[in-house]
Amino acid sequence: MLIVADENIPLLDSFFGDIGEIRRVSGRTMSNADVRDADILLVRSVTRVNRELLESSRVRFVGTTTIGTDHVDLDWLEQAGIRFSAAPGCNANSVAEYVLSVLSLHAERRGLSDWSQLSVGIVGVGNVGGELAHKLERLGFDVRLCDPPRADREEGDQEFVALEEAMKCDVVSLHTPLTREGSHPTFHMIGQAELETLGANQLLINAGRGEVIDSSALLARLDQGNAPTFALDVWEQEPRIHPELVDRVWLATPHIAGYSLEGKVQGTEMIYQALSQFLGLPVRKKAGQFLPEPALSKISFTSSAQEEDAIRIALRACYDPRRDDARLRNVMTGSLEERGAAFDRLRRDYPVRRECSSLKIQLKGTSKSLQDSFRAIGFKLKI
Ligand SMILES: NC(=O)c1ccc[n+]([C@@H]2O[C@H](COP(=O)([O-])OP(=O)(O)OC[C@H]3O[C@@H](n4cnc5c(N)ncnc54)[C@H](O)[C@@H]3O)[C@@H](O)[C@H]2O)c1
Ligand SMILES: O=C(O)[C@H](O)[C@H](O)COP(=O)(O)O
Repeated sequence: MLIVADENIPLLDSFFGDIGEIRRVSGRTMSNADVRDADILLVRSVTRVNRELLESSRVRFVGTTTIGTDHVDLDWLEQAGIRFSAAPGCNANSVAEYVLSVLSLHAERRGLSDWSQLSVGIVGVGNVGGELAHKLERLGFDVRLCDPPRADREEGDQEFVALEEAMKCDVVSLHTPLTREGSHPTFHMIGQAELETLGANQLLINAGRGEVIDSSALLARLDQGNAPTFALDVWEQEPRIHPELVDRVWLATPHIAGYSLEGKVQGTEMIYQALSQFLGLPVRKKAGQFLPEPALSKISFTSSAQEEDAIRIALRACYDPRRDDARLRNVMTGSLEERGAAFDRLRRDYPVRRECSSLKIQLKGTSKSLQDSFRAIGFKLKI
């Protein structure tokens, strides 16, 4: 059995080595010729999976080690009788931790002594938005949820607000998929009109898909007085992103919000499980067995620790988006092609980043409220 896989999927040999022969190819340039004789295709978000790629190939199963599926023509795969599997939720916690770290930086920048004073509007309350809401609510933030498709389905007892309401929060965080059809398409959902409603004290975060914000409208908004602050992890036309936008936003990162090691390995594990089920093979491997010891394993705080400082220190010890921001800004030179290649390189060579659950926090004589906050974020505690 031949498995053609994006060369940047981690642990290909460990998970798939005994299922078939693995041919590694570049996900960005993968072509019909690369996959024609394959039985199984494993991709990431950078490969367009459609008729053009797969017609007259032997492929029977396509797996994407990602949450998003907007790069895949799901209708065509179904018509062609090709089984498809994605990795829902695999890196949801990683994205939630990215947002928490951005919030802690934003609160500090605004001189707030208590970050939970910020109200947060979450747009798109699925795996990522839901995980983020859960953490923020436990941390005492005022959270407003916006998810029209879920509101239409009148699910559960959650209360949803309209986009206009969510956009009134101090921070608005976008976690929708990219959709162009249906009752609530997200393509350019945030355009000139929506951007006009945001004021100078507000922060808009996009860690969903770049095309959810109209970049031209965003650039125009940045030209006006009273512009809000922006933290963008995703961009229109990746990898050839707009350098002026990078220059003008507060935090610019190269689509790595979901790039914790745990998130990546879980993505591979979920596709391994789906493929094993498809082939009728036993599931013997688990993501946990491939996670190495973290480089930083423990931090201690004593009773002198100030709550906000302790949270900041621990969060940023795990993940500080300013490092990714600096790396992206450093490579925004040269031609469009050179910048695009550099954007992809930053993602390919991404340093190991561990989630908060990998860090044990030792607390001596600290308050109950600090302990609760650490637990809400996802740290392991040793009291
Ligand atoms: N930056 C990153 O590294 C990164 C990592 C993971 C996922 N993502 C992106 O984030 C998206 C969300 O991930 P998820 O796991 O939460 O997906 P999900 O499918 O679990 O949830 C998406 C939610 O968005 C809602 N939604 C759809 N259209 C909407 C609209 N017009 N307005 C408001 N809500 C709407 C859906 O009803 C759903 O509840 C993914 O599709 C992917 O594109 C990015
Ligand atoms: O959809 C997702 O899961 C994320 O956007 C993911 O982080 C994309 O990563 P990539 O497939 O580009 O490595």
